[in-house]
Amino acid sequence: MENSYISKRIASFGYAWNGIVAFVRSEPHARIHVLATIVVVAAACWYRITAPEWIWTILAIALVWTTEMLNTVVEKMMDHLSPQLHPQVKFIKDVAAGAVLVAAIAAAIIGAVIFIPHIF
Ligand SMILES: Nc1ncnc2c1ncn2[C@@H]1O[C@H](COP(=O)(O)OP(=O)(O)OP(=O)(O)O)[C@@H](O)[C@H]1O
Repeated sequence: MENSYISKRIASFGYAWNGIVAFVRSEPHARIHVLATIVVVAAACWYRITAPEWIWTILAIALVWTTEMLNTVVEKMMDHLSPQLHPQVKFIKDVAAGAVLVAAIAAAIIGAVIFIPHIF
């Protein structure tokens, strides 16, 4: 019984990983996030940022990825459930997109606070 619990958890991890791969393959802006993540992590290594700075950097990257992925889920879900135009769908999609904007602005501010002192 314990074995089947562990194998189910491993399978769930695999499905979640497949979700990340599907997101990157299907969404062009996800590939921009991959590039941005590589650039930020490379800069963090180059400037040897401190442990607390790493924590904020990783949280900012994760925040943007998470909101972008959930926004994609909302868009796909609404297109599937309600392909026709509807004001409520517009509201749902625009609020989800707004969440991405909030995360992106927060990440940009965190990045500026951390990296500007290292660069200059
Ligand atoms: N089914 C719908 N009913 C009403 N408004 C919609 C519907 N689908 C999209 N919209 C609205 O039309 C506008 C553009 O939608 P669209 O999905 O193209 O946004 P987008 O963010 O540019 O998409 P993508 O991220 O796929 O490029 C948004 O304001 C969105 O809320």
